[in-house]
Amino acid sequence: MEGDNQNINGAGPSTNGLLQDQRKLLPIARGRDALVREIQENDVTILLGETGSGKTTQIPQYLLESGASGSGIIAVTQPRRVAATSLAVRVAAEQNDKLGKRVGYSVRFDERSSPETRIKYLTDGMIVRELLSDPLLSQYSVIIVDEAHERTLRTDLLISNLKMIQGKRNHRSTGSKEKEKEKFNPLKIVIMSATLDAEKFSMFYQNAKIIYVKGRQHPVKVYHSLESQTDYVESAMRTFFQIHTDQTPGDVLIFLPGQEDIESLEKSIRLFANQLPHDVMDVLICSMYAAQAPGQNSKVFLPSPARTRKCILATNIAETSITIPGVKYVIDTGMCKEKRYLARNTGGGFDTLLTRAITKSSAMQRAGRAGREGMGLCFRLYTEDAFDTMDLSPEPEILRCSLTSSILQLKCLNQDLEDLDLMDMPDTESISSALKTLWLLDAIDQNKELTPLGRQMALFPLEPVHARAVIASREQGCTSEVLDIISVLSASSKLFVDVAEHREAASEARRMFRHASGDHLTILNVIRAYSDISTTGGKAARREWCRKHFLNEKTLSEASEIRSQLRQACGRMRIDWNVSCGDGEGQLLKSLAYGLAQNSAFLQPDGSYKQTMGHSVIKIHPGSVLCDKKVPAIIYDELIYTNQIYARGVSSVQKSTFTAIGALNRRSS
Ligand SMILES: Nc1ncnc2c1ncn2[C@@H]1O[C@H](COP(=O)(O)OP(=O)(O)OP(=O)(O)O)[C@@H](O)[C@H]1O
Repeated sequence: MEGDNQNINGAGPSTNGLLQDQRKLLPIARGRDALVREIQENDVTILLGETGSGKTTQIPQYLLESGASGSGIIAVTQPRRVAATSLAVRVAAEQNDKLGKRVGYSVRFDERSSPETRIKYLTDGMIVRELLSDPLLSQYSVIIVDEAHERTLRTDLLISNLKMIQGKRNHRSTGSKEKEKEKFNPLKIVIMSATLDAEKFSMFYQNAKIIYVKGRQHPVKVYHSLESQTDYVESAMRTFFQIHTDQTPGDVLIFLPGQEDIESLEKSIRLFANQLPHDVMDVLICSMYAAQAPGQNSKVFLPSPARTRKCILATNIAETSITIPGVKYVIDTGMCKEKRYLARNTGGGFDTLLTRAITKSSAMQRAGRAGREGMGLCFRLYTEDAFDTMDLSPEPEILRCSLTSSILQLKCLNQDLEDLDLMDMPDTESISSALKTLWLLDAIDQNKELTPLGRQMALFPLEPVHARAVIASREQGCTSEVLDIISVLSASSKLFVDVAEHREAASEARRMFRHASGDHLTILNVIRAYSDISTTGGKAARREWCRKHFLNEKTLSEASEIRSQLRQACGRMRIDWNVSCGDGEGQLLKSLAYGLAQNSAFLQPDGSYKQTMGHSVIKIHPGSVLCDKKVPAIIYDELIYTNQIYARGVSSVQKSTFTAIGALNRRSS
């Protein structure tokens, strides 16, 4: 659970007195009554405020405390799960209540709420999913879309749907009494953003009122590099030690693009910290990135021990909405990783992660993390000129990410992406690529109409390709095994710990799990062995076993929670999750192939693999069990692009499987 290590049960009476005092000091508190009035008087309010002014934590409480939210729930959406869970923890404490009572959260595979919940922090993905069961989002009286400037795909879909929903709910018709009652359950929309691109949101909502919340509680002094830095990891290390030796106590938050840079910086800081004189404070390094298990990420919220400076190495998941207690210094490398979907010439297309310069709004958010509890300092490892030439906000995700899952969800709502009133419309190529994938999965028919199978797929909290495999497993009699594998693939971190200097040792230690057919059955072997250890040994034995085999225990425990949720979903769809094929690998691979048919390739005479449904030539990733093997046909979980295109998560399948499941016919239709 994301909030495990935080105070999840609310604050005691004296702490709460302190929290109430802090609330009153926030810049937004001065305008409390006026803000509540504006939100009550307008259907849509666009709220701009500096980071740390108190928007995200206070507005929902003001609306609740003043009675302005009526009897409905206030939803506050966040692009990232770590923000949703940590905000709920904080606001529950401010309300002096247990988490999950009046204040709760809902993120994929994890929820803390009850019938008493009146303020709910949830990811934008979760609320879009709620549309499937409640298309008018009728339980909410206020929906606050936070960090709207990030323009995630789900936020854009939500913003578009909210416009429609409000049209239906707030329009006072003169029809029948019943209709009147159904319709008059008005919805208030609040769009919150920290940056100055409010006009676009306002125009989208028919010139909605824009309100500016002035001021931040604590100043942040920003320093820029005088020259541009070529090696930002090295430069971050030097800046950290300058702070550590010259500046007063206070934790340091360093923003880096991704996991590899985090690991490399961690290593160098550790090395130098060990050589510091004894009279210098100790350094405690923590990291925070999406692929790391949620429990591990929440460790950054723990206070530092005495005489220790915490050094938090984070990607942009720590950039918005969160407050990490103790942080006084921010080092901003100015770089981030951005997901981009390459639809051209690649069959199904694939996501790539590109390292690029951040935008102005990111830079401002990053600096904002330093002034949460007192005055802060932000060291930008780029010049002021570089800042001035940055884009204002990121390119909307809808213009650069895969649309498959969203289009499927929209189809279930009888909506076509092309017909939606969107702030930005994706190009036709991305839409066609997503439709093609859905058609290959049999989720839509030739007329682009949703099939019963597609509707069933959308009910799983999974990527469509995985949902398809689960559904196929029913006929193949191997649902138990498919759920085991898919739950590991859906976990937020990788199962196999991959540390460059231990690569050979790790491969040796994991040799016993290797399955000749490839990576999916290898995962299954790990799960089976882990479950044996779990029944015979305790927590310590499990931990030691995972360490010895270079396996990420958090992934295995997260996967077991995901599996329980998937079993419940199967139960609702009358799929018996307990049916097992034992060692019948043929059925299992066939089920996976139903989902991954589009991710498949055939061996070529020159030893390379060519996509069956695209034109790219691909290689098997060096981390795969099949890396040195030549097999006639493969399916894979994903393609990654470095200097060439690699398939990762690979299994060998019979060529005839594709004919048996009808995939090749579809390809040529
Ligand atoms: N978990 C927490 N621990 C300590 N203080 C917190 C916590 N969460 C919020 N605060 C305090 O409340 C202030 C306001 O936070 P809030 O998230 O409401 O700001 P905001 O205006 O939404 O800015 P941002 O968009 O940067 O999150 C913070 O600056 C901090 O002082």
